[in-house]
Amino acid sequence: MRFVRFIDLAATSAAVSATSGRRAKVELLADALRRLDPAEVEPGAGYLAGDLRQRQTGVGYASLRDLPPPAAEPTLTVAAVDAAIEQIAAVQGAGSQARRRTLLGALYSAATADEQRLLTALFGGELRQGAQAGLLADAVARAAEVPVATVRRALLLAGDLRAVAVAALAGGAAELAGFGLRVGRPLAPMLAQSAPSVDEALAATGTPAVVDVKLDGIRIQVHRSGADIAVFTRSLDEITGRMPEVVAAVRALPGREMVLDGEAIGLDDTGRPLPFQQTSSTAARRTTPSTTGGTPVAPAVLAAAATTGATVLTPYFFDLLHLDGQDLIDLPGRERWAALAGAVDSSLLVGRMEVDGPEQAGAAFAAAIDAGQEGVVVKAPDAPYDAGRRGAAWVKVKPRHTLDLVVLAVEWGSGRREGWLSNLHLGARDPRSGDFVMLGKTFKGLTDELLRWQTERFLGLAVERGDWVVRVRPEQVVEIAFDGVQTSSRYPGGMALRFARVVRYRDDKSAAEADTIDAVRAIHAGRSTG
Ligand SMILES: Nc1ncnc2c1ncn2[C@@H]1O[C@H](COP(=O)(O)OP(=O)(O)OP(=O)(O)O)[C@@H](O)[C@H]1O
Repeated sequence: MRFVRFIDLAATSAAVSATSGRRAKVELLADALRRLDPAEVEPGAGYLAGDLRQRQTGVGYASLRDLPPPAAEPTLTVAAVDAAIEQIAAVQGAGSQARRRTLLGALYSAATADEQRLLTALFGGELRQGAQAGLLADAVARAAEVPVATVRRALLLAGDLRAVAVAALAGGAAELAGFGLRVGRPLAPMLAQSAPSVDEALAATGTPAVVDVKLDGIRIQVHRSGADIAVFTRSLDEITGRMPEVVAAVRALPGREMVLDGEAIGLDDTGRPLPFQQTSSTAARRTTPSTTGGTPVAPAVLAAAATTGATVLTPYFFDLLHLDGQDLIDLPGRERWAALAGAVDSSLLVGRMEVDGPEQAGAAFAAAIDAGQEGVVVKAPDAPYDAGRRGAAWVKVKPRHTLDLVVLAVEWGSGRREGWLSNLHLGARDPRSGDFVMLGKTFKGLTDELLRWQTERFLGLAVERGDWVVRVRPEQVVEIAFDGVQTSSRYPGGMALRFARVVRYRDDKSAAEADTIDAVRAIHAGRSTG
């Protein structure tokens, strides 16, 4: 064995930061990878990606202060650094802080100034960025002489760059091909594109298609291996301890090994979905430490929830990625669904309809919205599970919210819109007082023609002509599209529209027919689709 000096990795790391071209960076990293002894690839690839193999070291910023002065000569190998960090991470129990500091002191006193800098960056997580991991994936491909796509696929499945580097450098493409999904280790979930209508979604997926209800809850990837169950989020964080209902539901299934993809959501007494905020705050309030495995926490928390009336989070699954030793991700969606339907109780399946055209798809969309759901996800039935990708095989469609609001004031435009009345102040009617409650402003969606028209119109309605804002009689109704209603302290109603844009002026409606603040509150509470 010929271990690589830690100083060489410190030099590579510094050189990569100082180089601007991506290819040059990849080349530097590939060179460093090639020189690592097989036993050092795991920690070494991690250092190059800015990551420690030991996830928890117990070393915080405070313990990195006032450490010994650097050594004059480099003597550390990558293997020695890894062994020292392993020892530090293993410290436990009484007096652990002092013991950790002693070990840390010994490591730092053996390190040169450059090496100390890299160590501190690694302990502090300063180098841990997606970009760095992306560069290293390319460098692994280069060093191992395998296609980048092969490395990336293994990475999506394994989620662990160090393991992929080890396999690629030891056995090349053949070794990487054996990289299946591993139960217990999360993989990047497949994502959806979005379309403004089901018709456009179908144009992307093709027909026939399936239309899933889109639940506005928390994405869950559930891994079960015997009695061990782990739940991961969309960003691959483990939240097992916060999802006792999900654990209980999956534990009751007959399969031994499985990886399920779905959504957890709170429901009201009638079985309709609760607003997302309620689902997410329910999960956030549960601080139960995450546990992988058969703990009795589930029934206890469930019983407590039942007696206190607290929200229960119900899982619904839409995909099955692994079942009893077989990876399913490369199978067509309809085969994965058939396997899912055979593996879980039908009450745990997301609502799905097969459609052969726009008419059926439109009906499925309307039914989902009627049931209080957020929208639908239209899926191509033959597509594989594209981990980590946002392909055209899944397309989400949400209803467009629109409201007819009243213009309360307009701001003079600047730049290209100088001289035109541009930014509209929008209000909803308060049916009790007859006043209008401001909800936001927008100049989006206004064409030049509309700007001309509205300048004349609002000067005619002006009651107060400021240099900046012109207040108007609240008479002009405008149809506004928006993405949602959020809580806001900026406006008197405590709510603001997200991404408001003008659809058209409604000359056929009077201000008395404009939408009310109650309608806006209902959308805010997630009870209506506007
Ligand atoms: N039946 C379903 N099939 C796939 N995804 C679904 C389904 N129901 C709900 N979802 C959720 O919808 C999400 C995508 O839509 P949404 O716009 O709500 O999420 P986002 O966080 O804005 O975007 P994204 O997750 O696509 O980056 C998925 O990540 C998943 O959590």
